[in-house]
Amino acid sequence: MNAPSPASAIRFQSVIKRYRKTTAVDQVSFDVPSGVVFALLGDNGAGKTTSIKAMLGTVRIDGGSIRVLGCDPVADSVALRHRIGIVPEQPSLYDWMTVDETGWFAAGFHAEGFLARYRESIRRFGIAPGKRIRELSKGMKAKVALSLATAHEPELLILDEPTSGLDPMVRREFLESMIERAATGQTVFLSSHQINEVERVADHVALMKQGRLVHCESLESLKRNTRELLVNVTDTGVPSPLGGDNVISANRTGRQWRLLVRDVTDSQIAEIENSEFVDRCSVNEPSLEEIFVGYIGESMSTDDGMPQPRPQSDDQPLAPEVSS
Ligand SMILES: Nc1ncnc2c1ncn2[C@@H]1O[C@H](COP(=O)(O)OP(=O)(O)OP(=O)(O)O)[C@@H](O)[C@H]1O
Repeated sequence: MNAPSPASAIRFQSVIKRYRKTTAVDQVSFDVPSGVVFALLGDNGAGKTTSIKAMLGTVRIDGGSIRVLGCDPVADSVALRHRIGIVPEQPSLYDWMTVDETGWFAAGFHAEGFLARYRESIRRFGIAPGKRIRELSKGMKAKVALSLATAHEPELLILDEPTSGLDPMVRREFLESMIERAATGQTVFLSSHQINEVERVADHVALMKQGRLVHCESLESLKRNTRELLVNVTDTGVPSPLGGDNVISANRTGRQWRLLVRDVTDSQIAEIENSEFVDRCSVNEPSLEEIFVGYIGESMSTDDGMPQPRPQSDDQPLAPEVSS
């Protein structure tokens, strides 16, 4: 019998993983709530694959703790294998097998019903079951890998860069199927460096940079609470019109300040607009990519991994610092 799913499908607490001199995962903590699509974003080398390997128990961590579906990924790896589906960055399939033989082979490791569900998935993807794996395109192989990862109806599906190298149509198909999965209560954890495409499917997003967790939040709250302020000031010497913890990033081009801010109230915006050094202030909704560029571009790592506001100019802000 499977244990009941805990509220957190995955829990990282101060996880550290070092490879010789490289700290690939550096004090990372996050919770993946059950039943959501959770996207871990970051550039090459950010530590995404290492985090996935750690949650699968295929690398041993050097510090902290990990729970996956309430279990220890190393001690409970066999039990977890039946509750998790994995689509690795480069699926390892036997080239000489046919698509159907691949499913038949994998079915040997799983409970009854696996092969029927695998065949149904392959049929829906429109892949010929008699084709050999070596004859498949990259997109078709990815679909076979997804069919294998889901035919045992796992509670948690983990995908490492699932759309890398796929054409736009297949990428869309793949990501949309993740939303369907989450709608049935399955938890989907995926890593990606494609912020834009993840924006359409993820409920929660986490951002890593050089092993550190820069930010983690539900997409809805991130987008609701973050704003871009474009402030035209009277002179190029006028400092940032806002400072404090609410400023994610501040950049000046000529007489215009571009501020990425959080939790800023209407009265704070009115205060900026009414400043004698401000000509005009407009408020926009930034894209997820713009928000993350703000966090990554301006962030300074601190002990808790959170970014510090760091205006590019050394000038003091015009308006008083904003408290939340
Ligand atoms: N087996 C290993 N031995 C030594 N260093 C490693 C090993 N695996 C990863 N690293 C290093 O750890 C860091 C994180 O790598 P990781 O593969 O986790 O990043 P990633 O975010 O998945 O990158 P990508 O998007 O390129 O797959 C990198 O600096 C990488 O060089």
